[in-house]
Amino acid sequence: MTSPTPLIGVSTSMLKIKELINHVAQTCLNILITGETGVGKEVVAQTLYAESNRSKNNFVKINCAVLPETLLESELYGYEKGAFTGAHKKRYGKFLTADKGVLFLDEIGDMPLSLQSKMLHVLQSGEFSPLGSDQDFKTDVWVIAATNQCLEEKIKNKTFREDLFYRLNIIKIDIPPLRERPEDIPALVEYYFKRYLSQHPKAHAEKPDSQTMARLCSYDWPGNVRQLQNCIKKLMVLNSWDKIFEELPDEASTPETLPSEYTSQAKLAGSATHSPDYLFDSESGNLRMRSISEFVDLSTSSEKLFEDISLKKIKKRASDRAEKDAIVFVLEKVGWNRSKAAKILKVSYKTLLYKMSEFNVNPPVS
Ligand SMILES: Nc1ncnc2c1ncn2[C@@H]1O[C@H](COP(=O)(O)OP(=O)(O)OP(=O)(O)O)[C@@H](O)[C@H]1O
Repeated sequence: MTSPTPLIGVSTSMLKIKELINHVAQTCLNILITGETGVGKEVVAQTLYAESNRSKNNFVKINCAVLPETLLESELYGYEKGAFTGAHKKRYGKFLTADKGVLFLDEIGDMPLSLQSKMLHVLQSGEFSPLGSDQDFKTDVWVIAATNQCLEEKIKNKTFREDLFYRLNIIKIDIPPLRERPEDIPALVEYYFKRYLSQHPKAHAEKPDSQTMARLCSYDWPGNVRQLQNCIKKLMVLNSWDKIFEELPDEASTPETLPSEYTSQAKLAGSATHSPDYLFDSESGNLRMRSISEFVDLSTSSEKLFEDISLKKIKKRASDRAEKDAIVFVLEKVGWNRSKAAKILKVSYKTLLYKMSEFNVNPPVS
């Protein structure tokens, strides 16, 4: 069995979701997860299950959008032998296989009205009868439902029952689209880059540099995390970030909209990104996360990430980086004259030599 995908995310909204998961996982109150396609509704459902005391029992998923009405009903509740043409033997439904575990009702907004009243009855009483049976079965399932549709709108149009909505929606978890939490992008990229690289050890894919990351962070991601994940998968074959950007649909921006530090490379490569101002506002989480990601492995999920973050370590790495950059900058300005550089940097000649060797700074070979 493959291990479940960890819920990656360091944005404020994802941290709030993780906290909520922590609070509700033990309560088994019905949960409705909403959000656009690919935002991670199933990952959130799996995380709830993993953190609950039902994790030893089954996690059973059913997609209400893909099955025709009669099939969906028999999948949910099971049937007796002879219940309908083709029912050659008795079959248990998902409500029984998920007993004491979790039943994940994906795309609940697509459940036909005719099945909604039966669903409401089971949720209220915990009882149901399979098709063709007059026997009632008791079941104890934790129902987690998900949808990318606006159920309130469907209630107005009379295509979704209001009473069922309130039954399912005891706790609501709304996952924002990726474009509203670009701070999560570096962490997701790190995680999937490592994961796919380990599956394609011969790939020559390069980790994104800061310009590439800026472009990734400023793209809209209409397909959300799934689209980002697929890009990284593709990178393992194409081995070129430029090709990935070229293939991104809806190129929204021009390199001119990127901050000057990024424009030269973006101009060369041609940009597939747009960059709303807030992304590069020094107050923004995005910029902050990008700079933290230089010193901390953000691909580790939640608890592990917090264990790994140490101010002392970050301070040392950041100050080493800054010192090295300053030394190289000054040395280049003074034509690699070390006594002049030591004077400008206000350190002794010996200290400068020591630092140059520590940071492996060497004059260019002419
Ligand atoms: N926060 C996250 N951390 C790690 N992986 C994620 C995260 N969010 C989404 N993914 C990955 O993105 C892909 C899509 O996620 P998921 O299937 O959970 O989305 P969804 O919202 O249920 O989509 P849909 O509405 O289309 O069913 C999955 O492969 C999932 O592993």
